[in-house]
Order: sequence, then structure tokens, then C-alpha cells
Amino acid sequence: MKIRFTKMHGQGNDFVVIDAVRQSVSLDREQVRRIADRHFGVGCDQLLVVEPPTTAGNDFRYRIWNSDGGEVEQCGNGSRCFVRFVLDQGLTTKTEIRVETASGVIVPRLESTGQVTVDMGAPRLAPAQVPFDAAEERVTYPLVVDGVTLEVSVLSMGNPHAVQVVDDVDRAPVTTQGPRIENHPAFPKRVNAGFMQVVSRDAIRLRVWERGAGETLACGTGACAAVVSGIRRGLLDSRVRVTTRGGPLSILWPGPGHAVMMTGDAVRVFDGEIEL
Ligand SMILES: N[C@H](CCC[C@H](N)C(=O)O)C(=O)O
Repeated sequence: MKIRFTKMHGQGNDFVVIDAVRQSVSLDREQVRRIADRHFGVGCDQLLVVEPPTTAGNDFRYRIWNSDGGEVEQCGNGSRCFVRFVLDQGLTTKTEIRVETASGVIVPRLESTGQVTVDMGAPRLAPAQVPFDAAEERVTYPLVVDGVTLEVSVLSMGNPHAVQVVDDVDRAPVTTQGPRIENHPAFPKRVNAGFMQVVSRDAIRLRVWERGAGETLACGTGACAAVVSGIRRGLLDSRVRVTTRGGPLSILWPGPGHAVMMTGDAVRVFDGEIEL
């Protein structure tokens, strides 16, 4: 099976994007892992597949797989690349599109600046919506990891996030503690682990150990989750510049019941074809 793809990234979080509107694509877990493999395949953090919508009124459906082969509910940086992709490929002429994902409809919009703003929907704060094993909803929760009690915010942006505040992200134990949090038994579907350094009330630095992908250079839903948790902790105002290792993201959250708005780049790197 030959598959045409486009390699893209959003702040260094990189993707293989496949048009399944005009080509027939059916991938199993091993084929996804092969495409994502940085030695035996193309290499990416996530694989994104563009499909026709399943519901009238929506423009596309968008499916997301982590490099470990697991299909997931949402990808913030990927949603920005999605807009750039469908416009570049001539799949639409709309600059604001309604996209079905496994966790609901999101609305990315191409700005005149070339950046993309995405309405990521409202954060889900109830533990059962994450899912997370906790008796009640709290701003932060104690989480014991290797005998150390962490104070984490836990929420869903369609996908699960556990965010802690650290003094210096460059010295945070992202690659050692991250996988321990990702696989903690309190998260039945595992979790993305965020490490947030508060620089000021409108600026943070962020590193994320992603579920199913490891540390990425940026995580869009992770940036949304970090800002929501910082606002709920009383540490941040509603508009925050998030500095990731791959570049900046702008996040706006007016507060409970409102959607989180994310703005950032979407870059096409090259087109290719892979034989599976
Ligand atoms: N690893 C995530 C999916 C990709 C999210 C990230 N790349 C983003 O930009 O939001 C998860 O398993 O929920």
C-alpha cells in the first residue's frame, strides 16, 4: 500500500498528516508505529488522518495516533497543522473549519498572520471526565510518585493532563518522573504530564512528557491545561504566553464555562510517499 503524506510541525511537535478523503487509508497499530518510527519510518510524535465528516454541518473528521500506535482524543498542535494541510491540499477554501475529533468538535481558524487560532472547547474539570481516580473535584490533588507526594492539577482538554508547578523547567525531572506520572494507576487511560514554571502572571515556561510519545518540543493541549491550572491556582491572568522548547504559544481562557483559545504556528516541512 503506497500512502502519500505531508510532514508538518507545530512549535516542533511533529506530525505525519495523511489525506484519507482522496486516498483509501486503513492502518493497524503496527503500521502507525512503523510510520512514526524515526529510524524505520518517516518519524513523528503523532500521526494525523483527515477524513470526511460523519455529521452534516461539520467539514472534516480528524483522527490522531501517538507514536506508540494508540489512538487518542485530541491534539492541539495537530489541529493547527490540520488547517494548513486541508487548505494547502485544496480540500477546502474555508479558513475557519468545524472538525470532528474523538472528544468533540473543535474550530480552528487561519489568521491573516498565517498563524492558526483554535477554539479547543471548555476544559473538563470533573475527575470522571479525565478520567482520574479521585473522590471529588479539587484545584489540585496529592499524587504519590516514587514515595514523593506531588501537588498536581488534573483536567481534560479532551485528553487527560496532570500539571505540576516547578521552579525551573530546565531542571525538572521530566524524563524520569514524566513516565511514572503517565503510567500512574490513578489514571485509567494514562495521562500527559506537564511541568510548568510560572514566570509572571502572563507568562509560563512549559515542558510536557506526553502520553504515548514521550517528551515533545511542544504540546498544545498541554499548554491549554497548564494555563487553566495556573489560572485556577490564582497564579495566572486569562491571556498567557507559553514558552515551550519548540517555540511560543498564546493561550486565552476567560474562565469556567468558556472555551480555551490557542494560537500558534503550523508549518509544512515536506511531502512524501511511504510504502507499507
Ligand atoms: N500525547 C497526547 C496526544 C497529542 C497531544 C499534543 N501533541 C498536543 O499538541 O496537544 C495524548 O496522548 O493525549
